[in-house]
Amino acid sequence: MAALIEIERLTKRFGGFTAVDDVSFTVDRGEVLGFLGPNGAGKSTTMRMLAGFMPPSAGTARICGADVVAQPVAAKRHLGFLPEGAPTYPEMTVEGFLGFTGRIRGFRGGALRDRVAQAMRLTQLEGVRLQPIETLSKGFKRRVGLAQALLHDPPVLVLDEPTDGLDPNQKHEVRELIRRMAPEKAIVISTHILEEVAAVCSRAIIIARGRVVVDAPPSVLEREGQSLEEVFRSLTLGEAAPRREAA
Ligand SMILES: Nc1ncnc2c1ncn2[C@@H]1O[C@H](COP(=O)(O)OP(=O)(O)OP(=O)(O)O)[C@@H](O)[C@H]1O
Repeated sequence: MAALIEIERLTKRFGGFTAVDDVSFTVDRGEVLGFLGPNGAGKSTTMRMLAGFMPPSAGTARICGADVVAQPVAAKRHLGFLPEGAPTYPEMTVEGFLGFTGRIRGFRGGALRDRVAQAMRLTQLEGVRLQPIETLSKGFKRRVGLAQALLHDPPVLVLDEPTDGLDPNQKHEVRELIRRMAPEKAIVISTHILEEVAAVCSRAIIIARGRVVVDAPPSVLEREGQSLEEVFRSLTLGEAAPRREAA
């Protein structure tokens, strides 16, 4: 069976600048792919193209077999996307916004109420359900974004820095949630936190200047005698980082 996420030769140019350059990878059910790279490497641009929010200049992305450009509705049905930043509609309450999202996803009546309640429970938002989103702290806003991505229980999750702005307890909760969901889904997360990759990801891709420079399980990278941080630095700074002494 085809992988749930298939990216082939994806490229994005902004004028004469190539932000994402010929990127290809697949993600199977059960995999959590950590998408790493320095600021400006092209992670968010790749994720936006994968989520159908930005048209590629070349190449294709498919979610559960549906091309995100040619079959956008079919692709989005199978996708939960957490973009960078906070959810829109800041004047809506948490519950109102999730209800709105659920109706767009086609849920009504009891099914809609159950979905909203379940999404709030998973992201621990019940205590602020009647609060307007604009009055929430950064971490709570982030969790509202995560709740809307999970609401329809999609097989594919694309999460752009899901733990950004969360306190250590919430970071832990969100990582646990990702781990629990992992067997049933294909998940891509971008992060700047290298320990997060070791903690939740079965595979890591490092991207630098728009190109994939590593695609391997974090354990394999570390087994070669280098910490993930050393691998990251040596590949993205363009010079060798000092090797760790073998144990
Ligand atoms: N709409 C746009 N127009 C022009 N350039 C853009 C646009 N969006 C992104 N870029 C550029 O593309 C490059 C990749 O940006 P992107 O946001 O994908 O990086 P990133 O890896 O997600 O970075 P960060 O870790 O800082 O979030 C950057 O140089 C950025 O300035």
